Amino acid sequence: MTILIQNGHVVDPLTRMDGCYDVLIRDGRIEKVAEHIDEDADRMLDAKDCYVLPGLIDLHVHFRDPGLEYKETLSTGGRAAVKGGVTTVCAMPNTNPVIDDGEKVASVHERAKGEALTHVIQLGAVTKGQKGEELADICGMAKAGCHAVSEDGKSVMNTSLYRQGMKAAKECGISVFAHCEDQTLVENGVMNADENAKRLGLRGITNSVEDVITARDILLSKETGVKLHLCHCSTADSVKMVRLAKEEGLSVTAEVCPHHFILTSDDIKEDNGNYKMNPPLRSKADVEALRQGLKDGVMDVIATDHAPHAREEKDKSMAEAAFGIVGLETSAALTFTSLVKTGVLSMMDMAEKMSANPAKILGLSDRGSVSQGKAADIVIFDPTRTYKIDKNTFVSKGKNTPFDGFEVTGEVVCTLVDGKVVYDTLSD
Ligand SMILES: NC(=O)N[C@@H](CC(=O)O)C(=O)O
Ligand SMILES: [Zn+2]
Ligand SMILES: [Zn+2]
Repeated sequence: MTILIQNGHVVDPLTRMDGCYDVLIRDGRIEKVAEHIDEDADRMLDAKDCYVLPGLIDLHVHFRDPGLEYKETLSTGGRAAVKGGVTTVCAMPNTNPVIDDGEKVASVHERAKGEALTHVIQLGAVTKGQKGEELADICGMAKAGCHAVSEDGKSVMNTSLYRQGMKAAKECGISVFAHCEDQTLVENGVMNADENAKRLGLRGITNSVEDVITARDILLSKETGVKLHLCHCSTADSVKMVRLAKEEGLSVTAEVCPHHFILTSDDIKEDNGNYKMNPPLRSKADVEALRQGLKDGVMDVIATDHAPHAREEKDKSMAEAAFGIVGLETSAALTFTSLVKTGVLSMMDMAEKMSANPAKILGLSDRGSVSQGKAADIVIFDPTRTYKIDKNTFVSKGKNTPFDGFEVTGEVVCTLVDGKVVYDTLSD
């Protein structure tokens, strides 16, 4: 089976190709990228006026499968992913049951092959049942193909136990993905602690809730040598700390989610559950620091923290609603609109932060690049179309987004996973 993608603007972080090229795919792999390829392929895709990028790799999603399938499944999450140009996801382990041993990791991987259109890498929890009491089977999960452990949804508050978990992860050659939130400082907060929270009569979450644990985790990574990836960074001080850690040469990487680099707490005009997520939307100064951190290269990755919930769980006051918003179907357009069109990032930077850097963090040497010999995970992105995000068009079960009605430019028009076209509006 051969596919020829013609006339697209290829942007490849590995070879630094940035111009009009054809891409020939044979049997799931990229055979050739060149200015003009004369080949009578089984299928031709005309990518004129579109970018051809390495398939996006989202280090942070919640597929809710097993156990919470009313929110999302491997199948619906997979469809949402490829509609957003995402060809690999890391699925967080806060399912029911919590993914905390090798067998459970293997079972999701096995099912995902048949049920999900995107590649799924299941992450394992740091502690059994995410209870924070005893370590999960970290090495067993590493053997089953889990590239990182994460207690996402919370932090392991017992610092000694967390240090043991980091040592185990380091020994088994995997990373730790950290959700930084000091449980003892949250005090039932539901949005950023500021004037707007007071106006709405809602309890606040201060920046230190995140920053205290970010500092702790960086120090523990320094001591144990484990590769640490900081999830959903939302504060100016987290950017400062990541910068310092990198200056010291520590193995620390960090991600930012579109909602955190676009919206501020002041965008919450009324008490609406779709603005509730963890960490919360922060101040203008925080948003500026995150954008600057992305521009400077201090912040490595853009990930969604796609967190689908059922309507009943979000259709209520922020005091009561579940934490989390969906993101897979909007992240490419939001990033392009807010960072690339405005000149904060180049298209090359976007491809790095949404594909090449995540591939590097996961150690996936055959993904994150549109170049010869790599897996044909590719996204074709049309940067010309302007439209309003409409949550009713989402294929995810979750419609919980604060971006409904938000005007964006840029749309994923075709996605290939291992050389198979899994999403396509180009040919319509
Ligand atoms: N981000 C969220 O607000 N919620 C996530 C958990 C998490 O990422 O911490 C969820 O699982 O719903
Ligand atoms: Zn989290
Ligand atoms: Zn999460």
